Amino acid sequence: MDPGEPVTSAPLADRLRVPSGPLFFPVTAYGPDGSLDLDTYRAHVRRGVEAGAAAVFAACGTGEFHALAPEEFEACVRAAVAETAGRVPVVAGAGYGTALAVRYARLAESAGADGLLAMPPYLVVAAQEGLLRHYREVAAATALPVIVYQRDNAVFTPETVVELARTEGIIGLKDGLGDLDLMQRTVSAVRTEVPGDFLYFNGLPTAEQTQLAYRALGVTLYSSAVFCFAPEIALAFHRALTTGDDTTVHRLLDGFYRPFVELRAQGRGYAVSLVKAGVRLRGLDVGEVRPPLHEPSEDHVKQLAQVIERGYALLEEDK
Ligand SMILES: O=C([O-])C(=O)C[C@H](O)[C@@H](O)C(=O)[O-]
Repeated sequence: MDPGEPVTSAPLADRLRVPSGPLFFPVTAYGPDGSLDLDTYRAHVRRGVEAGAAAVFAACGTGEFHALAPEEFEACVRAAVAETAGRVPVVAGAGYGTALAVRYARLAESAGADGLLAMPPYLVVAAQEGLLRHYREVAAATALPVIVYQRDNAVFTPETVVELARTEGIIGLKDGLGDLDLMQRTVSAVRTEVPGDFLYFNGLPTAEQTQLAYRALGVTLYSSAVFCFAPEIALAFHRALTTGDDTTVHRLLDGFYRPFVELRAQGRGYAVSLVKAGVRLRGLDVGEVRPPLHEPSEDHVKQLAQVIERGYALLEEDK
């Protein structure tokens, strides 16, 4: 992004509705001793914004929200806000039980974030009534707009999403579940019951892989972790998708995203640790993932390097 580009204070939903580039979910950088490395984190965020990210989702799933102490979380959000300097919005993760989610929301607010991605509540599998109450209490406790993240133990009926969409401060749903029938019924129910501009995000791991299907349901927004280590590929995909260039979309899906997703399926937690390995391979030492995640095997990192190389070769073919 051009540093001279104007800063906007438009509401978050307006800034996200038709993004000019991928939604960037940066990894969190640690030094060799495992402590937070804010300088490297800032460099990672800076490179992403300069490469054309339309928003920064700091300390979310890819950013190891689960592994950060509250003060580290606040420092990351503050660093992302400073690096973006208003050019693109910063959305911060918030999670655990209601009391802690509210605390994270307030930390994010004081650090200058523009919005929140509300993670599933910690540990318990709750009924719809309790889930609804949890997200309503989080939204009521902050002035920041909230995007609710559906995955794992936070799966909503269409009726619950209708209630979420009616809740002051809740602006969207990010889906990390991948149940297309449920998603279609959800989009349809909200369209019927709460006419307006509720936002939907495809938030599956490596969301580009499923974005053609999600787009057909009316879900035009998607998150990108690939943007962390291969911004040019993620941008080319985003551009091809928004301009209807199906040839490029298919070429990138077949030659890059499918092999990447197949490699990602080789290890638990690779949706994060392989992305982090990718950032290191591309020259920025963001350190290793924190437990309980683990590093990909040497062989998998070698294969990742080949997948990245092939992906970049596809971009050359396009020229
Ligand atoms: O919270 C997160 O970091 C995500 O779930 C987003 C990721 O970007 C995911 O969609 C991906 O792997 O592309």
